[in-house]
Amino acid sequence: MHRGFNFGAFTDGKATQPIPNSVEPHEADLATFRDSCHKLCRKLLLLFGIGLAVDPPSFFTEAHSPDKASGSILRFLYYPPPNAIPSAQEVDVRAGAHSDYGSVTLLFRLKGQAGLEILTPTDGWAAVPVCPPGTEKDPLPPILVNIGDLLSYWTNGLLRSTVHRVTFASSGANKNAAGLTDGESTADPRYSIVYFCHPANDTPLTAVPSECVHNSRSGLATANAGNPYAERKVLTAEEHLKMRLQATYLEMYNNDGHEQKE
Ligand SMILES: O=C(O)CCC(=O)C(=O)O
Ligand SMILES: [Fe+2]
Repeated sequence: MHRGFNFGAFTDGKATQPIPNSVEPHEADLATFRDSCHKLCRKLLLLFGIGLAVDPPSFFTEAHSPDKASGSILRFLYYPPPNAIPSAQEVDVRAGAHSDYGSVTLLFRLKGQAGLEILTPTDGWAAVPVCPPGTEKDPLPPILVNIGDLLSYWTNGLLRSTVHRVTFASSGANKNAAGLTDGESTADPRYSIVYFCHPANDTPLTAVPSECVHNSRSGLATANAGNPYAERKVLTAEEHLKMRLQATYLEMYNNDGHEQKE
């Protein structure tokens, strides 16, 4: 239902993997963009550290050194228009329900391109407009930030990962009669860019030095209900990612490849 290209680490403005010819002229820009994304994530992680009264507040930021190997990925996504998919139905899903694996995700969308939905606490789907009320006149839409499973796990469920999906159109909250947010459409191809930020691979996911996080331990069972990947099971960031990837590939195999995960 969609195609994507993942960019891993860049060194000195060069990708450390083969990249398509068409993007080669933009290699240095991509490296700069990936760096900017990582920097922004580290700033957000500092704010989370402050907000959760972590001591030191830079606890999460320090775990995301840009100089160390990590599972961080920059992904370019293309979703074909419905008329390119003979079987596409109104309620068809362009990307299956999932939560992201890492600590924080940055999502860049284009104005007018509908589709993203979030699972609500009452198990319904709500549209996530590209331009939320008040931002319609901004030259560029805001960057959407998702909490990932790793950060949910690390904070004992205090910060919760969000389950989301991409559809053509469906009934649900915040939508007009066509099943869309006003001013948005799913008739055209859809393009998005995602930055999945992960801590350095060797980061031990030890107790977060914060009273708030410590005290939320009792709420863990409910906080992570329905999301087995956010449960406390593993030790390092790399192990956490491997566990998710393994589960995904087994699930894809069992589902005959119909479920799309990160
Ligand atoms: O394309 C989008 O809007 C969302 C993509 C996404 O959730 C993902 O790749 O994990
Ligand atoms: Fe996602």
